[in-house]
Amino acid sequence: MTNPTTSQPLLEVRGLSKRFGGLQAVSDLDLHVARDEVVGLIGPNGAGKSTAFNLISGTLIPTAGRVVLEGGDITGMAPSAVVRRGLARTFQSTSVYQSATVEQNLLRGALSTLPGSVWTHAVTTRERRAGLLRVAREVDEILELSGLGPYRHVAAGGLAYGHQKLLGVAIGFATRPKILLLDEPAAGLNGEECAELGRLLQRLRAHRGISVLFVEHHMAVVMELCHRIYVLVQGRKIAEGTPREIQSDPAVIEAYLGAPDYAHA
Ligand SMILES: Nc1ncnc2c1ncn2[C@@H]1O[C@H](COP(=O)(O)OP(=O)(O)OP(=O)(O)O)[C@@H](O)[C@H]1O
Repeated sequence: MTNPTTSQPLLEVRGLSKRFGGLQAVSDLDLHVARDEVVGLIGPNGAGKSTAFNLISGTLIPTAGRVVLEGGDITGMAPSAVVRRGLARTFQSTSVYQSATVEQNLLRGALSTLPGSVWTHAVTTRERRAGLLRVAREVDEILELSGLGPYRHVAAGGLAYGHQKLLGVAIGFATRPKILLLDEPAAGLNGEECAELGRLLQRLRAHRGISVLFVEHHMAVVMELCHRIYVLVQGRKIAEGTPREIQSDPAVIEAYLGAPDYAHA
């Protein structure tokens, strides 16, 4: 992937911590993502990666620390408010509405870009129509970009698993994010589906220059797509660097990449 155009952080996480009872799930985490940058967050099971995502996206309130998006503090904001600020996320399991069609699922994401006032008398019928028309165009564009166009009227639950995962990414993209957080987008995908996911992320970034932060166990995908990688172990960051640096870091090899259950290369 080409390098991001600027090093000005879009997302900055400072001293982020989360304690569940006696368990320190995330400990004093600092990370940043620049505009147009693709960053990976990796580590063994239970390292705190999903918890970090939940803290950043507003699903969980941190015990300590700050999350700053474009210079504005979004720590502890409700997920819907965080989405409106430009940070969207997907979940480990596919988070599509199974009985809704592909188009309806995308509309769900795209409608969140309209101000709440669009449904009230504060806006004119003409303004409301214009907003809804823009949303419909957006959905058409994403159907085209994601390659899901032929499945527009298919119930999401009827899609192959790989397509459901792509739809999850596309729903996140439909919220017009500045940064998209993807939780294990390649989990359960075969080689060709992983390649398709990579191509989709390339297209989305080329189209609108968004940043991506993703958690992934599939190392081939991580090493190919990321500009930089952070490694978490037991809630603590143990390394950060380029894919090449991470792959040859002795601490990372010992704690994760060289572990016996590591079988994702
Ligand atoms: N809501 C919760 N209540 C209590 N403990 C939790 C909660 N959520 C996560 N944990 C614990 O926090 C630790 C970090 O979990 P987390 O799911 O963030 O790890 P992870 O790196 O995403 O793991 P995986 O790769 O398996 O998804 C684990 O020990 C987990 O059991």
